[in-house]
Amino acid sequence: MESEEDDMDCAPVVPNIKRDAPNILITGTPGVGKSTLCKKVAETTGMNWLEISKIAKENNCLEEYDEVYQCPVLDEDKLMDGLEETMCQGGNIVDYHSCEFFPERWFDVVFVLRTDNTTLYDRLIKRGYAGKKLEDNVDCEIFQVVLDEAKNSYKENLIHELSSVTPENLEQNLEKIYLWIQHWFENNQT
Ligand SMILES: Nc1ncnc2c1ncn2[C@@H]1O[C@H](COP(=O)(O)OP(=O)(O)O)[C@@H](O)[C@H]1O
Repeated sequence: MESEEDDMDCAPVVPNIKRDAPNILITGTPGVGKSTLCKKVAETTGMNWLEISKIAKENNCLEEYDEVYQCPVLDEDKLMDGLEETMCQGGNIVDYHSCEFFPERWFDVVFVLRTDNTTLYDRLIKRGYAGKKLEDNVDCEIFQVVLDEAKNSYKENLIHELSSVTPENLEQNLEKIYLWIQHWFENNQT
């Protein structure tokens, strides 16, 4: 739940000022196709692609290394503070495999990419995942952990689940996102 104080961070001094462009969150289990999709959206629209894992690494926002899950643990507060100004400006497409710690007010829409487990398994094997890391990520997708996380963190009407199995899906998803962006600008003209 957001605190009142948290709510004020991005709140304009003059009420009802809106962002000039929307902020989009693309989330889903590792390997579902977030980077592939974000890269294309950024190239086509000029939106600012924020790869959270990369940004965290470049800005020393990683704490210790989780040996069990074989991944670094994020210093979420430091990362959020560093991104606040950029997010307040709008026009960002945020790419991360988790979504519950971002401030809800940052996003105008949330797309959760989904695959079937065989597809995800093959993609993660190709990426070199093995053992518990492989198993846990496939389980994460089977049990729709990221989708549930999104549903618990954002208003239901902001969340769109997108199938990301085939190249045709990619094209369809891009179309949906472009249409959504177009509608946002039509509805938010100053
Ligand atoms: N819609 C799709 N159809 C087929 N392959 C895809 C699709 N989206 C992504 N891929 C492939 O799946 C792999 C993982 O995609 P990636 O974008 O790196 O996932 P993520 O960023 O979610 O970890 C890559 O090899 C990519 O080419």
